[in-house]
Amino acid sequence: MKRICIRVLRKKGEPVRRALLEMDLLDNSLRICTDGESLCLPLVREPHENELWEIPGEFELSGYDFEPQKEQLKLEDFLGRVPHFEVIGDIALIEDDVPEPEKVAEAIMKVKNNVRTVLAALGPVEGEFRTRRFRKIAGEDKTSTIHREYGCRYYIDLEKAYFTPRLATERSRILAQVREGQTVVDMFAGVGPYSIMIAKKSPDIRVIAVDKNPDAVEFLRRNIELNSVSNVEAIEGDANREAERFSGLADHVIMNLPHNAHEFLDAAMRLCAPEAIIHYYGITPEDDLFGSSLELIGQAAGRAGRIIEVSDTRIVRSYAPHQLNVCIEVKVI
Ligand SMILES: C[S@@+](CC[C@H](N)C(=O)[O-])C[C@H]1O[C@@H](n2cnc3c(N)ncnc32)[C@H](O)[C@@H]1O
Repeated sequence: MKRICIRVLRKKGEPVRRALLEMDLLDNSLRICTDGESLCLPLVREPHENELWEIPGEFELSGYDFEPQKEQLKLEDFLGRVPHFEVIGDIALIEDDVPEPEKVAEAIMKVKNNVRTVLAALGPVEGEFRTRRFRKIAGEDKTSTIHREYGCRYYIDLEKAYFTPRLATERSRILAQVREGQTVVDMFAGVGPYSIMIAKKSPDIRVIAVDKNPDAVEFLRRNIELNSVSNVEAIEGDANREAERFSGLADHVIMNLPHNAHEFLDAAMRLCAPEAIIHYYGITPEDDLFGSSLELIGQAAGRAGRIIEVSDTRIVRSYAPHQLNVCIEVKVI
């Protein structure tokens, strides 16, 4: 099976293999091969530019025709089905209503070499700080970990602050729109996944990251250090109030508080420099994906004496039956 791979000198292969495993980039369904002096490590996808910096030593990206693994352990072999779960750092999350959670957890730990803990969510994300409670099903008793995403690392405590890996692609899409010299205000920054990834793109980008949850901001500050970025200002506070200080400065305003973002639209408008882009996230019903939200954004623009041009509307992911997580992007003139 032809696949993109990392080619590295055999004697330098092990640290590279470990790094790829941690980044969830190594394709475990294929056999690692030797080709002369080199080791070819199969990848699940093309690495992001930031991820390439995380791979130690010298290597090259190339292609190779791989053999499948002979005796690859699969969840189906243990369970007869593939349960829904996600992995954050070395923690796997399953839903609390999964049948036979202990059996599922045991199977995940056997198949996923990097998982040390399996937690079940005790309910949905809730409250002002958008946090969840968990119970441990298997492994170490912990809710904190370090998660890697597109070459950045994040300290996270899943019970203390919001984080989801499901927005990784979305974050990289916003990243592509930010240019050197611009200022970004991340109004609901959490532990910093948008802010830090954007800041890492260039030291000439200024990022102002606000969150009301003191624990999230503590993690955000640790993550700024962990990723060695010096162009993120971490601010603990209410986004409506903090926006006053940065009037007219932002070229991009990120509003990732999907249930309540509309309550912060006047502040977002105040933040906007001419031609700034607001990236507005909402949870909307499938029969009114963008219309009502666009009306609210338009009304806020009117109150601020501004005009908007819609640059993009898209579905980010499904959220609940008949409800979708959407992103609306408008240019504020
Ligand atoms: C859905 S989370 C998004 C976090 C982050 N952007 C991410 O993608 O992981 C929303 C965040 O908004 C924060 N928040 C809620 N109300 C706020 C407010 N009035 N001002 C600033 N932050 C707020 C919460 O603490 C939470 O961290």
